[in-house]
Amino acid sequence: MAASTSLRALSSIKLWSTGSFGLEKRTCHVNCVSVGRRCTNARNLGLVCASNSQSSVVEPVQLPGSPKSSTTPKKSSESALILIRHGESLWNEKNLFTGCVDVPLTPKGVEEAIEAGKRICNIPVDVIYTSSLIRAQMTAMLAMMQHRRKKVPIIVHNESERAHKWSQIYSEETKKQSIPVITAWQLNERMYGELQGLNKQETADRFGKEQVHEWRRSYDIPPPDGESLEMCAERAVAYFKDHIIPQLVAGKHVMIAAHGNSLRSIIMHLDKLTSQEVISLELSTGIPMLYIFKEGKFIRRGSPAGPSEAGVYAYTKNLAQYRQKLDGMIQ
Ligand SMILES: O=C(O)[C@@H](CO)OP(=O)(O)O
Repeated sequence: MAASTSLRALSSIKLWSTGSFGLEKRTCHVNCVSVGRRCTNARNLGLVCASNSQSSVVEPVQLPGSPKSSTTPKKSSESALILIRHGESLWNEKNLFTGCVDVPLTPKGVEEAIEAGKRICNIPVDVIYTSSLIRAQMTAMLAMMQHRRKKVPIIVHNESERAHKWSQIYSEETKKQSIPVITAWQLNERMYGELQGLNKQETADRFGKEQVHEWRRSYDIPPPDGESLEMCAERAVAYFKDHIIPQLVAGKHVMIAAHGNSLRSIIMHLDKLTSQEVISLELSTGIPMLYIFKEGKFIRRGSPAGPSEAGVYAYTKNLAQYRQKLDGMIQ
C-alpha cells in the first residue's frame, strides 16, 4: 500500500438502500439484444472462478436517511457482476501514461460508454462502484443512462458529515428509482509514478521496449516511483473483497466502472490467474464483462452482445426473467 498512500482517499462507503427491484412501465428508446457469449479479452481464460469470501458480511448499500434494509439475501442468491473499463480518455488518445491523473473521456470514449450501456441494458444493476477518477465515473453514468430500467444513478457523498447530510433524499419512492454510485480511490488506475504524462512510444524509444513492457505488464515490477500490478491489486482486490463481495452475497447486482489495471487485478483474483497469465490479459476500453455470482462462485460470462448482434438473451433463468419483465414494461 506504500505507493498508494499519496492518493486522495475519496472513498464513499456509507451505505444506501437499493430498495426493491420492482419494475414500472416505461418507454425504452434503446433496441437491445441481451447477453451473447463472447469474450473480448485478449485471452479466453475459462469459465469458472472461485470466490474466497462468503464469510464477511456487511450491510447492503443504504440510502442516506432510510431505514436499514435487511441483510437477508434475495431468494435467488444469484447476482450479476458487470465490470467495465472506462471509455477512451484524452490521454489514451494521445498515447500518454495516465495512471492516477484525472483525465476525461474523448468523444469516442463517450460513444464507447454509451455502447457499453446498450450491451448491459437488460441486466439488473442495484449498485455501482467506480474509482474516484472522472473517466470511470463518466463511463458509469453514460452507460447507466442506456439502461431500460431508467433508474437514476446518484453519487453517494460521504466525504464529510456535511456532504452526507446535504445530499440526503427525502422521498422513499425517489430513492427506489435511484441507483447509488459509490466512488472509491482503491479502484483507481495503478499509480504510474514518474511515467505519468510521458508518451508511451517515446518512453519505449528511450528506455527500450522490453523495459517499458516490464513496467506496463509485469506483475511485481513497479515503474519508477509507481505501483506494480501487485501493489495495485493489494488495494483494489482488498476493496473488492471487503465492500463488493458482501453486496453480491446479499443478492445485489453490481456494476464496477474502473481501469485497465485495477480491473486486471480483480479479474486475476476472480479467474485465479497466475502472475504469468495476467501479463497477457489486456482489457479494451468500454467493453463490459459479465460474471454471475452464485453459491459463492464467480462464473465468467464474457461480454454481453451489442444491440445489433444476435445472441442468447440470458444466461440464467433470473436474467431471462428480468429481461422479460422489462419487455413487459415497455410494450
Ligand atoms: O496509462 C495508463 O494509465 C494505463 C491505462 O491506459 O496504461 P497501460 O495500458 O500502459 O497500463
